Amino acid sequence: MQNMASVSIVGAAGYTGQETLDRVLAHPQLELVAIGSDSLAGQPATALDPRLNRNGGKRAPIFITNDAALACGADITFVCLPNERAAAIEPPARGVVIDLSGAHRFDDAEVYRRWYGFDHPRAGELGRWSYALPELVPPHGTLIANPGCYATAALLALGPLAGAIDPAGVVVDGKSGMTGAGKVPRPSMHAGAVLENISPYKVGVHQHAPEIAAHLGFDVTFVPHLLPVRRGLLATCYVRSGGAGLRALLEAHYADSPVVTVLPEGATPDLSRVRHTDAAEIALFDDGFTDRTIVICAVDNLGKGAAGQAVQNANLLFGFPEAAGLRLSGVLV
Ligand SMILES: NC(=O)C1=CN([C@@H]2O[C@H](COP(=O)(O)OP(=O)(O)OC[C@H]3O[C@@H](n4cnc5c(N)ncnc54)[C@H](OP(=O)(O)O)[C@@H]3O)[C@@H](O)[C@H]2O)C=CC1
Ligand SMILES: CC(=O)N[C@@H](CCC(=O)OP(=O)(O)O)C(=O)O
Repeated sequence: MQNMASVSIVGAAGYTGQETLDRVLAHPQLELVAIGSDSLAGQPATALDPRLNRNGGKRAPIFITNDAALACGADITFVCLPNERAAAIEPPARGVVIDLSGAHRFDDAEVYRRWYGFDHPRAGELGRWSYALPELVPPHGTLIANPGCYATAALLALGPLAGAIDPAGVVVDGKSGMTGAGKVPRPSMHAGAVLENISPYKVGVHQHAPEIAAHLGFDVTFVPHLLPVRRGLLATCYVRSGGAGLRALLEAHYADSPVVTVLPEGATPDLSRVRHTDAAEIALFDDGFTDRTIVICAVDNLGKGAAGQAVQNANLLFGFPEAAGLRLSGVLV
């Protein structure tokens, strides 16, 4: 097993790309060799953010095109591109590729037509990729599909309970900060549309509903909402117990996890404790009026929901400490 791995980040100038870059720079066993951005190619890393190469230290190389970053022969290539652009990539012949987009999460190309709104350009190769959510589906192979942000929170909350709850009528209510929508401005992301507002969107047609269903083994009703905050995501899940002690199942499943915490009885997950981190908090409550149980998971959409999970997957694949490079400590206000 090697002690160091070289890293290329494709789409490094987007939100998930920049967050991946930050974790790679903090990782003692990862060496950054390439950062890709079509719009910044040829420019220094400081063109993205003056904090890079701060105080004269050369922490990041100059930008190259996304195609050049893909082809540079790194041990690990993180792909942080929009779905349709990521779907078209030819994976490099060597090393491990971790795709943070949704472009390789399903074997069935029909899912892309129905839920993502495009015909997958490399449909015949989808079977080469494997979905990896470390606490539930550990990574294996060299082509890794990193989970979606809402799907991460819903699956962390419900995955360990899947065999112990009534599969009928499960409801997942999701809420995400605006960075979940990426950096490219759109009218629906304008401050005038988002601030002092909470909007449900893609109701009944969100692409994470089939992703959640694929890994639970049954369908769920999923409704996402946009919050007027920059980052952080909550999944509030409504289920009926099949009789088993659900809290004990969750506590046992996550007992050894460096990333996921099951909160003590009565404590509620809170965006402010997971924002800017790679941690997940889960809590479980019995509904005082009905026979339902409510399971809530909080993550940062850019942390455990994207870049933190991608680095965690890389760590597991290379035999590095699972939490190396991740943001898990601190009690910041
Ligand atoms: N934001 C989030 O919380 C999460 C996002 N994801 C997924 O991760 C992927 C990346 O998301 P995110 O980082 O938020 O996206 P951003 O829009 O912030 O960044 C995308 C990057 O890809 C580059 N790019 C290359 N080709 C295109 C193109 N045709 N159109 C637009 N951009 C292009 C961009 O420009 P350039 O090359 O010029 O720099 C940009 O740097 C997406 O597939 C998203 O669904 C997954 C989980 C959470
Ligand atoms: C707030 C917001 O818009 N969030 C994005 C989630 C992005 C993501 O994780 O999804 P994919 O990787 O599957 O595209 C959305 O709802 O589409």
